[in-house]
Amino acid sequence: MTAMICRRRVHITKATLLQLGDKFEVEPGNGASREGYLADHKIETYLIVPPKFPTYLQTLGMIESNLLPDRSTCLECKKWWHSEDLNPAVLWFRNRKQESEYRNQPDTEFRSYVACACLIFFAICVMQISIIPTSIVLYGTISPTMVVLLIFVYLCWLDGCCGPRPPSNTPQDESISCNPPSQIVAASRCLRLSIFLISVTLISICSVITLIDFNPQEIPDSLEDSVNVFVFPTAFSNLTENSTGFVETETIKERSGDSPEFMEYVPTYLYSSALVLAAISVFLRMGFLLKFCLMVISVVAHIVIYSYLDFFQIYHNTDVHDDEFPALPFELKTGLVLAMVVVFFHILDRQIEFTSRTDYLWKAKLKVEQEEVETMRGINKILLENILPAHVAEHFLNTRVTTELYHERYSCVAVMFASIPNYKEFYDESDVNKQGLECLRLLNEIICEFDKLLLKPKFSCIEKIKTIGSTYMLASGLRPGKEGDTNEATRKAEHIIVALVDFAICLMTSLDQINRDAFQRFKLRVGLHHGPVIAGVVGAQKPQYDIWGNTVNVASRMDSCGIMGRIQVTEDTAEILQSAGYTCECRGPTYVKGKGTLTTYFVKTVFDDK
Ligand SMILES: Nc1ncnc2c1ncn2[C@@H]1O[C@H](COP(=O)(O)OP(=O)(O)OP(=O)(O)O)[C@@H](O)[C@H]1O
Repeated sequence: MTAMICRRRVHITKATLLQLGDKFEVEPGNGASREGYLADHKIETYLIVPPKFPTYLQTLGMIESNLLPDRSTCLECKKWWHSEDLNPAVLWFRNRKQESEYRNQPDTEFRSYVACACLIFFAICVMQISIIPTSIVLYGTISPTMVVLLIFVYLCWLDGCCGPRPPSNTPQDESISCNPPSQIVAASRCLRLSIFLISVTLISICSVITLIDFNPQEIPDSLEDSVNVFVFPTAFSNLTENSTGFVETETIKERSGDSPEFMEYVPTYLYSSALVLAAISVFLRMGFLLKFCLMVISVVAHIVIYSYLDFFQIYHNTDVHDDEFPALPFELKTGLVLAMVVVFFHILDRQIEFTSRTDYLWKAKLKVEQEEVETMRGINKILLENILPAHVAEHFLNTRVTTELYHERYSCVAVMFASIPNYKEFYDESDVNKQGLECLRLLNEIICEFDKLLLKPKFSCIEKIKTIGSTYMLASGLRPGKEGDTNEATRKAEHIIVALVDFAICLMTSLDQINRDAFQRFKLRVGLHHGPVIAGVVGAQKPQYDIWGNTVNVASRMDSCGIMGRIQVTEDTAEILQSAGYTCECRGPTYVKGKGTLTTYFVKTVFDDK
């Protein structure tokens, strides 16, 4: 089995797999196809699938994505009687501020409700005009109502500006000065409420207004002799009733032929009453309690009007409509039917309001959670940017789990090692120094001062790689993307090298100041070189962004074989610095470990003579 081991995989027999149970994920090893012994003995083999451990950075991304609220649980259907946020009876938010915010939020769908109400009114009009004898009252009421409703519909749907625009200078002014009526209506709770109340009141009145207009001339001639009923509001006193209180319908039928024409008017009014309830209900975002009250008022008003009109009684007392409960009074039966319609719409309204309110609640909660996630994301980003360059941090925050090694290739990066060789002499683990703690404190101060310099905008192209003991390692030009043409590359090389040399001079100035404050004589020895490097992030725990390649090795050697207080560079780097106006003093052939003898240069600085 050992001979058969596949690269980085554990090859096991079936017997071993049975011992292991289901602790590991395996896949067929097909050992018999490669090894005769296994084939001869018919030994089944398996390969253990290596577990994939997400790295620290990938875990960070996972944590962040998990911070987002689980939408499935968020949208889980809760029952209104269990809701902690809503009053179960009236469905108002327990939090007053939330309630007022909910009520005052704009209703962009209001225009549709007005249009629906207008359509329902249109249906009532068509029904009444085609069935009920037309009169001046009918046209005199439905025409202005229709006009009013159409004006409402027009205003609610008008998206453009109306009227002359006041002069405005900026686009922002323009949006402020010109609010289309539809937006004004959608945004104003008072306007919406007024339009709703006016619309449903007019529709409700129009559906029964024609009843005041009945006169004897409209009664079929055949009934006029015996039924003295249609002189509103005269009671239907002259009707002959039998012992059960029912009109001898035979008499009516005999005199009027088949069912008299006015019999068709009654269902028309009842349907109109039901349609009024529908018109109230279509305003979905109006409070369900207000709608319920309006529906009850409308039904009661209509039934009271119907009960005062004798021709409804005649309709009821005849058997032309196949009444199954003739003993029940007309008002009660009509009331029950309309009450059922009211209950139906009320249940629907209540459910719609509950859904709308919970929807609002979830959106508000989601917003808070999203803000928290944003804050966490910001903190994560700051933390990550402290250990990785900004673009690498961005990469790990934005990409999903991947086991791929993160790496970048650059053709021109300037690398610098700046060490304090005499720090070793200063470091002492004596009691005076609290076993080296005081020395470490000073080193920390020095490194912190160096780090502060990196915040300067002119050094934004410089990336601190790490500190190795008292050596500060930096690189400039580690920005993915544009490598550009030759001219661009030369300019970039000059820019990144000059930035590092300037930074080295700043480090020396800063160390000089620390020396004065701490009465020390630390000196910086700097080595610099430029060329191609590979950058990448290594490690699952405490990941580190680092750079590798000959350029890094040479830069390190420039430091290690350099002189305290001087910046040593290679010939190539010196050429670029000289073309940029820096003075470089040739050190001559210098032995560099692992690289042989190289001609190196010292960059002239004000610290050379100190
Ligand atoms: N990414 C890096 N971070 C820190 N130091 C580096 C890095 N890459 C190279 N170096 C340093 O550059 C120097 C030159 O490396 P090179 O591989 O040429 O020599 P070496 O023989 O491996 O190292 P040494 O002789 O110093 O032990 C080494 O001292 C090494 O520590």
